[in-house]
Amino acid sequence: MADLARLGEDSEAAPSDAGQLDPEPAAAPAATLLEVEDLSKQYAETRAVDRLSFAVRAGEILGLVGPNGAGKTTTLRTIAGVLPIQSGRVAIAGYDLATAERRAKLQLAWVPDDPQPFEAMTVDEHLEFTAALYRVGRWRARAEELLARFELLEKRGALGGELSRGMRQKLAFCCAWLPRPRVVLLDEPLSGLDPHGIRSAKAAIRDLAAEGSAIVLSSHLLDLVEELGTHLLVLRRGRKVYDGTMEGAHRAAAAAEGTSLEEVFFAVTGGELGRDPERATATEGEAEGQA
Ligand SMILES: Nc1ncnc2c1ncn2[C@@H]1O[C@H](COP(=O)(O)OP(=O)(O)OP(=O)(O)O)[C@@H](O)[C@H]1O
Repeated sequence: MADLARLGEDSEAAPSDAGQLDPEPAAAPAATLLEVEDLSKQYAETRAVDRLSFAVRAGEILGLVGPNGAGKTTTLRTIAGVLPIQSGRVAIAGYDLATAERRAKLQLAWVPDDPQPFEAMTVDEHLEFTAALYRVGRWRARAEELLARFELLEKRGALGGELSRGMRQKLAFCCAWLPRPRVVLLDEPLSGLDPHGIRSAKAAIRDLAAEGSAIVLSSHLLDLVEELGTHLLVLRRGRKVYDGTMEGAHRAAAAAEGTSLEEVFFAVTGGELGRDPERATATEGEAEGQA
């Protein structure tokens, strides 16, 4: 997919480890697979991301939520290496995105909110291309499984330009899952999926986390985030206003006599619970206290 190609490329100035990968052993297995430190992004007059820090560990599914324009997509695109890092640091499976870009990106998969396959490549060719890009050995059996899981077997010969919106999304999942990435970024991953596709996508997300990957799931669908997420990060105007476990968010909601994540969302983003969003900038414990 066009997005995949960008992800696989070195998008900026020559990384320090450009060229052939040497047989150097992988970084020591780290419990923390995604580290974001003090990340900022300015678009002209707009501070889209403002000194954002968070971490995602193996097996965690971090729900990334926030109002329109909060900076979610900008954050994901920066972690994916599609946008340059203006300031701050991103490390993927221990590899610094600025100094070990290629190695970092080989550990990462990204499903953008509107995947755009290569129009003139078939579904099968996208998988073959992904396997080559990510250097996946013996990938065909896994590709078959993924095509079956996402009901794309009948479309394996179809060109990218012939796929419906939902099929493009399913193909993006297949390509993202093929290399068993250690970190996965998902931006509104259920968009366009039919009920079977939604069920398959949810199961695939859970399974990959259970295998030890770290997943960031950005969505406006709070029910989805609540259902799948183990942790929650709420952004508002580029800033973190809640960062904690989903359990902690539930406790905060309960303390506010609420029943769902919506209460936490509105509380920390200055919504209907009427709290001061600046004061609501919170870690898990603080949010509970405020609620
Ligand atoms: N290419 C761009 N040029 C200028 N400003 C931009 C650009 N992309 C995003 N922005 C601005 O950056 C801020 C964050 O946008 P971003 O798309 O990251 O938010 P988001 O949380 O993903 O929003 P949504 O939920 O609406 O998708 C917004 O104020 C937006 O207008």
